[in-house]
Amino acid sequence: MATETQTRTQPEVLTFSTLPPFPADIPTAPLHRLSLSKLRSESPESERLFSSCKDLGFFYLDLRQDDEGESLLKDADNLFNLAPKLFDLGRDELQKYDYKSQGSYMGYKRFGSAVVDEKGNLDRNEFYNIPKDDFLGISSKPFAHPQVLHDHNSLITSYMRTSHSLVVFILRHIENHLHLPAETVTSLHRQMQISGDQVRFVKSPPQPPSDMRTALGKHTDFGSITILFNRLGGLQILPPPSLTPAGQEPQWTYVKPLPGHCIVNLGDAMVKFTNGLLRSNIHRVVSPPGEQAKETRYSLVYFSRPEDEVILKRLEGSDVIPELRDGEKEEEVNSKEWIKLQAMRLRNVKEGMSDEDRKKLWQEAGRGT
Ligand SMILES: O=C(O)CCC(=O)C(=O)O
Ligand SMILES: [Fe+2]
Repeated sequence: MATETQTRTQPEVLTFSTLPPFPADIPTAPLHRLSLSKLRSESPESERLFSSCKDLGFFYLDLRQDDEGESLLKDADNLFNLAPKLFDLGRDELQKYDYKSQGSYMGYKRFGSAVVDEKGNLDRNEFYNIPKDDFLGISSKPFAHPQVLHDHNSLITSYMRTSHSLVVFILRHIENHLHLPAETVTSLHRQMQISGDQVRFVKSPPQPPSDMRTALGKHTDFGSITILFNRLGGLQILPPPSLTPAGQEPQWTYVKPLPGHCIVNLGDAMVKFTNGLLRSNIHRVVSPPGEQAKETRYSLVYFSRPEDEVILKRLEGSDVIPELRDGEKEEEVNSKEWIKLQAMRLRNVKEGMSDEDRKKLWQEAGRGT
């Protein structure tokens, strides 16, 4: 009896028990499984982290058996319960929190407002970006956000603080392997300094079986480190040629969500800091596989970015980071401008825009192959 009760009360984040299972018979992406508790003390685990950052730029992190990890799992579980309450406000109400016209990617992005492919098709997701700085109380001009988010202020801030702390922990491992002086990278990511860090809730409803499309177009993340919680499949990565069997073309491959784990991936800022040594891998979201396609898919993301004023260029002081080529000059773009440019590029879809113009948007954003 006792065990039965225990099983039933296991949080969803550890079981995914209410959802149809990820199909057993489809190929899945070769992400390493790392353990947060091992990373705290074991150097081979840290080596594996660094290899993952170079080879694929994606890895699983097992958060169980670690105080901070378990606190993050608990917060993530509660945030998955909050997500439907936020989106239940409805698209018209949420549209009031779309700050695109003010030049910001924070707040709401409505369903079908970004181009996802070379044909000019529109996305099949809506999302809400919650700025770290508004919730930690350091924005000089915070945006208005729905009351339901303010009602869960302590949950959201706890999740932001723990995610940020995990990001700094990962960055410390990376800077160590890069042979950089301590704090070289972490000092560019101080929690209480202004940055584009955000929590994102994404919602993708089930798609008509006869008309399945990409829900979120292929992209690399723009910032430093992304912490992602998935319960349903749908996320896919395009593995690099180095991890693709000889003679085959890289294929879009599902990342299977694992209970008790988050998915960690690196963004473009880490590529710029290391002159291409670390990898920000391309990914997208499609309909969840098999029976899972009938479910509404929510995902929860923490995006970390370098502080607003940081110039995104090769870091000095490492004998591991490759040198620039002879005569090569890097563009001097700061984190704030870079992230904004990347985030807004595909969102310039206007009411009644023609197919041709939407295709052009995709090409101009540099995502056409
Ligand atoms: O929903 C997901 O699994 C991934 C979302 C994502 O890649 C993003 O929002 O940048
Ligand atoms: Fe992403």
